[in-house]
Amino acid sequence: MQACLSGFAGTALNARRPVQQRQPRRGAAPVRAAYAQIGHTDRTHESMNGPGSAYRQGGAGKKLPIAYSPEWMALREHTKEIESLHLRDLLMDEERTDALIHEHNGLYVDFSRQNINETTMQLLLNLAERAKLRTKMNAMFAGEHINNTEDRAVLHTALRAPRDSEVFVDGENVVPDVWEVLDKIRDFSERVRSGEWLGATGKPLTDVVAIGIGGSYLGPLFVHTAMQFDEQCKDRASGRKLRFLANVDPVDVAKALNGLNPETTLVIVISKTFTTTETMLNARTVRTWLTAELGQEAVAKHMVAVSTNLKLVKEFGIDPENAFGFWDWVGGRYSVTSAVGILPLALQYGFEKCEEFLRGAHDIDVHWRDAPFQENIPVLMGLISIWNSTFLGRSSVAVLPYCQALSKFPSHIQQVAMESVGKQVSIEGEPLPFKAGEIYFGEPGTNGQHSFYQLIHQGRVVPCEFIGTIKSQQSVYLKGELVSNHDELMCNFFAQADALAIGKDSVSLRAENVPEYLIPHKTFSGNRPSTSLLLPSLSPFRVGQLLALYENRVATQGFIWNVNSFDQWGVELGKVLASRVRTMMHTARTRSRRITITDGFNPSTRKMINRYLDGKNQMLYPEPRDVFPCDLIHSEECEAKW
Ligand SMILES: O=P(O)(O)OC[C@H]1O[C@H](O)[C@H](O)[C@@H](O)[C@@H]1O
Repeated sequence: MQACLSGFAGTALNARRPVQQRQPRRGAAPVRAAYAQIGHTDRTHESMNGPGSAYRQGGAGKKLPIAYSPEWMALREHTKEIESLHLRDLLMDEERTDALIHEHNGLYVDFSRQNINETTMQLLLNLAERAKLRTKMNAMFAGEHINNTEDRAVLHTALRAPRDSEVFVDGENVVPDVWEVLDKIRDFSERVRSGEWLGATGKPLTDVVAIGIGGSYLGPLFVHTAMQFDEQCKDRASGRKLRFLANVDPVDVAKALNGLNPETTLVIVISKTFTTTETMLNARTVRTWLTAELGQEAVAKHMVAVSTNLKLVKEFGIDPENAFGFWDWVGGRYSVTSAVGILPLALQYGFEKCEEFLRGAHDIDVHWRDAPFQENIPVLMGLISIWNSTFLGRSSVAVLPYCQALSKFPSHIQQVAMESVGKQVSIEGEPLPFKAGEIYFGEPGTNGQHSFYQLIHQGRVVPCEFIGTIKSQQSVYLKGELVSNHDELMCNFFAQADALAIGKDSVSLRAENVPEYLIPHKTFSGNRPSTSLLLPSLSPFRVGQLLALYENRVATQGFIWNVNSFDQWGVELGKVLASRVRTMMHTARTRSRRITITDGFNPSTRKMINRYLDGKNQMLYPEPRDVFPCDLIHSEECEAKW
């Protein structure tokens, strides 16, 4: 590892970098008048006053939203020009295409099918300048508490920093702590994989159940799914199973444990806070599954934890020696490169494969931190997303990997993006005068083509992100037989992007003798934007690159929209209300068989809960049958009684 990473020596992730040279602000002048009309002056040269303070108006310290800046106005004005151009024509310009293709260390990204031209890019770069993007990135890498509502630094990038680098949080270099945990993971995973660490009955632990939800689940699941058919990973995982348990639905427990033997199973409880209801309930259920068979002492050999809350880990009954820590400067959705992801992945594939993954993520972190914005792929992706959503009003993004191994990538990125920048106020708490965030969804191609692509071709305009690889993880021939065809898959990757961009008009349809009444139905307007990302392969290194590319792109957007991308207050209210229902439900189950809610909820909720309770009561107490807890984990005994 040391040798492999030595090339990065001295690239300390939060080393102070010179602030990038200001870009010429073409396009600002024509909008100064408009800016003056709304009563603001251009304060380009005002210095930054802490993270999030893009600039201030007057001496009173009132912050002026970026939406009132000349750069923003110039972009709004520019939408008219872009709306008059069709991608069908823009794509004929080879010089434009060349300018919109970017490469970094094997990663090839083509933005030429976006509704943009040279002016758009320049105006977006001006906006980045106005938003003090470079200053905000530097503040992040410097360990400043840019997550202001939780008073925390944001340094998931330190999780993949080389051993010999320095990253400071509150005056302390955290890289040795990061590597201490990584070394502990290496040691533990090697002991488990080699059979040195045995279960309570002396058997090797070949299977792992990782319990966690949200950021403690989606990232590890995406990376596991991406790695599992990589040839080297597949060899290293031979004879081993890795399962995930997230949902509190008893079916998910049954599915995760199905066919597993407690004697050969290691359980990892993954929770940053160690308080998440679903995770803690599932952890208790699985602990019961283990101890019912192996006795209470088995917990010491069969259960480990990943958390920032070692006190609660101990209270749960897991020896803190068997806990793998991380830090409050790692957000849940940014935690896959901490022990959250690295522990289960190292157990399944060996630690070296995880190091490759970390190196890929670090490679993009350095590119994001250092590359000039006009060549900086995460920055460009972020800027184009802002252009599409905030200026052109396209509120969704479809992530479309032409790669089955990336089937869980859209769900992971959905959390990274929507939980980060789906905000209503600025970092200072002021209402945003525009909509931030986009609706992310996606499926692997070609499956999606047979499902929702109808809408993206002829319905709403949804900017798409196509992801493909040059080399498939699976060889075409399996024991001499042709099993499938990567070329066929990738033909669709190329074709779909063009079908969206170019479309098909009535002239071509008539030339094909399409009956007149069908022409409106068969017309494709085209001019629908997409970005194409081509990776050489899907090795762990490339998976790491892809992860960091999207993480840093989302951070870029948050910095420009001036929101706090690292808190998630929007998930709290539902939890509080669920807790009220839980209390009532508990009373219903413990005190009274036929409880009916009469107050405490609105009529709609009351009626629906009562309907649920009535139905449940009939199932739970179906006189004259015995009472039995059908809500508990599925068991044969339970089924027999029913
Ligand atoms: O890791 P945990 O503390 O269990 O949190 C799990 C998840 O739950 C929360 O509700 C947040 O929305 C997620 O950002 C977080 O990743």
